Amino acid sequence: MRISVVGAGYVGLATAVSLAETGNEVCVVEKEMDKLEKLKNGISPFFEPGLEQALNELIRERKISFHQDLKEKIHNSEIIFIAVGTPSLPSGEADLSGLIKVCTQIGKLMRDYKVIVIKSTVPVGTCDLAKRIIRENQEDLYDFDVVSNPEFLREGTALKDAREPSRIILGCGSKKARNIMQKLYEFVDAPVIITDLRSSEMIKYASNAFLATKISFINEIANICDKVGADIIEVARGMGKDKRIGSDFLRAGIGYGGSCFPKDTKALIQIAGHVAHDFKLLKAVVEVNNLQWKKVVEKLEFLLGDIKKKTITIWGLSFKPGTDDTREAPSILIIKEINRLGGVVQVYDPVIKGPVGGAFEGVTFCTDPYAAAEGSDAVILVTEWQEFLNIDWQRLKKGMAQPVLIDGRNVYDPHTIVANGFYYSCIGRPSVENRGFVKESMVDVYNIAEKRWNIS
Ligand SMILES: NC(=O)c1ccc[n+]([C@@H]2O[C@H](COP(=O)([O-])OP(=O)(O)OC[C@H]3O[C@@H](n4cnc5c(N)ncnc54)[C@H](O)[C@@H]3O)[C@@H](O)[C@H]2O)c1
Ligand SMILES: O=c1ccn([C@@H]2O[C@H](COP(=O)(O)OP(=O)(O)O[C@H]3O[C@H](CO)[C@@H](O)[C@H](O)[C@H]3O)[C@@H](O)[C@H]2O)c(=O)[nH]1
Repeated sequence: MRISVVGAGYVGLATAVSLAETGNEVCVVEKEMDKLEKLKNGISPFFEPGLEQALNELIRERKISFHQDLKEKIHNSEIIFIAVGTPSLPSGEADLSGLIKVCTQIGKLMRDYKVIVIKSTVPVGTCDLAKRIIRENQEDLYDFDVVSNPEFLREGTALKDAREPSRIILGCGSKKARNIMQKLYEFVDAPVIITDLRSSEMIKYASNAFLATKISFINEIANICDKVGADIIEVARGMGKDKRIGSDFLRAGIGYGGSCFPKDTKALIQIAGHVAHDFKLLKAVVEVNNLQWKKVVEKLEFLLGDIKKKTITIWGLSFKPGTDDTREAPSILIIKEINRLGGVVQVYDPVIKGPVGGAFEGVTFCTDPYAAAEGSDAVILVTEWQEFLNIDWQRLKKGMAQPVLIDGRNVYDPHTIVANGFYYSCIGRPSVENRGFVKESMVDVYNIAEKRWNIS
């Protein structure tokens, strides 16, 4: 089939590659000139493992092409995927202005039947809005269908997820569109769920909100573990063995970031608000996440006292390993807070080598994890890149002013770190931390029992 994909972000490019690899003729439309130029030369505009190689092969085989304006290719396309961004407005609502522009243009240019597939994450009812906009902008009444086909890929594994999705959700209003979409996704070895437009749109938000809830839940359990002396790693291990709970997304740490969970949880709260439903549970999930990054700064202050003029090392800046995306990354908030408290920050990230937008101004970027820790009073692991998992602890310790390590992702074996002479603290594992004060800060069960049950 001949396909246009509008928007060359993670979703647009992963969709385009997976469809071009399965025998379709795909053209990608991207409005930003610098991104477009890179793509035409086989260069990925962002760090995504495997993407560049896949793009180059497809360009060589002439299975994919890149264009700045949809009008160059629309008449040659049977299906148009819309994969433009839907970022948060200050209110928390999704900004649909990009999507509306594309729908207006499609309406104006359309001269025959098209299937318009909305891949972007959009509030419930947006596909109906898209239909109206397209219809209102048509010169003559051409037949078309709008399909909701939300995307569930993760950054860092975008291509694998697009090639081997867990499921395909198709919100389809017509049989004709359903047949076309089912044929298009014949290559997929996963359940294809056909539903109505609004349920499809809700499936995307509900899925992300549920995963974010799991993370905030386990983080709250970790915060309690910190005070009662239980170990969150053991707790999550024990919980995850129950198939009804599952072990995924039970990694406690400094909270979720990225371009999706923070944005989509806020948008779903707004969607509920528009129909007079106060989504209390999701509001709590967001509130817990907004506080979680602070845990590492609290631990830092506890171990170092006043951090004014102290040098603090941050390992990892991206919101998770395997990506250079820093949208809503906890590193931004942690660094800002350390700076506010008078600390000096040195950073190392395997792929981010300088300020991004307005973030990370004034911090010192270093060439490797050891250089970043040179003369430092503490290291905070923020993003669990593979490179940080194979550290020579003695080499690290030699370079530091004080051997203090705060593990914001619970990735290290505490016994190894402590045996190497470090003061070590992580999230929700007080029994394995080496910081002396733990026993006093932990709840004294005997004291509580004494008062409650009148033990003499
Ligand atoms: N990033 C993810 O992991 C992910 C996963 C699933 C769903 N989503 C959703 O998919 C959508 C896209 O996300 P993303 O991260 O790929 O976005 P992105 O912001 O990285 O990329 C969007 C691209 O669309 C381009 N664009 C905007 N308007 C355009 C127009 N009129 N013509 C041509 N190009 C245009 C932008 O220049 C940009 O390059 C969002 O709704 C997001 O919530 C994202
Ligand atoms: O147990 C866990 C799992 C994840 N995270 C954090 O959660 C965030 C999101 O991680 P992940 O889901 O791997 O990354 P994304 O690429 O943002 O993908 C999410 O958001 C996408 C956009 O909607 C969806 O398509 C995906 O299905 C969904 O997983 C990151 O900050 C992680 O560090 C945790 O703190 N603990």
